[in-house]
Amino acid sequence: MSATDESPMLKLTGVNKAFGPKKVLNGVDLSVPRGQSLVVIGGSGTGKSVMLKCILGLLRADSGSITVDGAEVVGTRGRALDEIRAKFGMLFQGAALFDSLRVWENVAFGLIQGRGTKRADAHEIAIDKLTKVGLSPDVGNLYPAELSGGMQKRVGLARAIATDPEIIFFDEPTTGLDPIMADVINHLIVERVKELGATALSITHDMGSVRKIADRVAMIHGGKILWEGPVAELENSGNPYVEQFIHGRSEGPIRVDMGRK
Ligand SMILES: Nc1ncnc2c1ncn2[C@@H]1O[C@H](COP(=O)(O)OP(=O)(O)OP(=O)(O)O)[C@@H](O)[C@H]1O
Repeated sequence: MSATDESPMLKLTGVNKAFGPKKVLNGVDLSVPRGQSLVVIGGSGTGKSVMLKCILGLLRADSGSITVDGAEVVGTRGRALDEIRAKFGMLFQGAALFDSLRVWENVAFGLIQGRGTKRADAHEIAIDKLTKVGLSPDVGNLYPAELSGGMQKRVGLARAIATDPEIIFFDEPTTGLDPIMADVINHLIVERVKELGATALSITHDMGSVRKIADRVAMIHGGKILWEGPVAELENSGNPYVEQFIHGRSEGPIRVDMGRK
């Protein structure tokens, strides 16, 4: 391992990304210590998903540095990128399950495809992970379309932890869930991440999720991280952008696009 235990698991330095003339990320600096859970908040269209895609290597940052456990993602391709990605687990917005695969096959996908785990062994692991997210083994034989949204999120979480990843990314993990189910999912996220000792990076607008799953919070606005601190300091950040955002006020320094032409 190239990195030491004190070095951050994930570090972004001066990350820029533009689409044509539109600058979306404008020097993002962010660091997630090992074993910590950092949640990035920010309004719609502020670049949270673009930042996540740059980390995952799904989009290429124009410049800057993104290191995962000391390994540089920016400019890395092919097998070297796959090796970095093998450390990742990911819970996508809307769970993003494969409709044509049974639930257990969805959970086992990364094990069978990515790690070459034997089907029978992968099945056993998948059933164990399903139990860990509160689903009974018989759910493993169903298809995603037969499940409620909350159950699909659980399956997505089981898939995210299937390979016992060192880093887990959560993209709007509670979108589309009622507040009680959202709380259940947040609780499961905390439990499973802690059990793995994993480092977590999440993006969300759900303040309930932030308060439940974050050790630290960072706010992105104007393509930059404009505040970062422990979740306990969120209420007293002294930053007018953060205050406006967390209290959901239309008045403040964040200009709300009302969709007028
Ligand atoms: N592939 C792309 N090509 C061009 N523009 C893009 C592309 N992907 C994202 N953008 C633009 O980048 C900006 C940031 O988008 P992004 O999806 O990262 O926002 P977000 O903060 O995740 O928003 P939300 O919370 O609504 O999901 C938007 O203006 C979007 O239109």
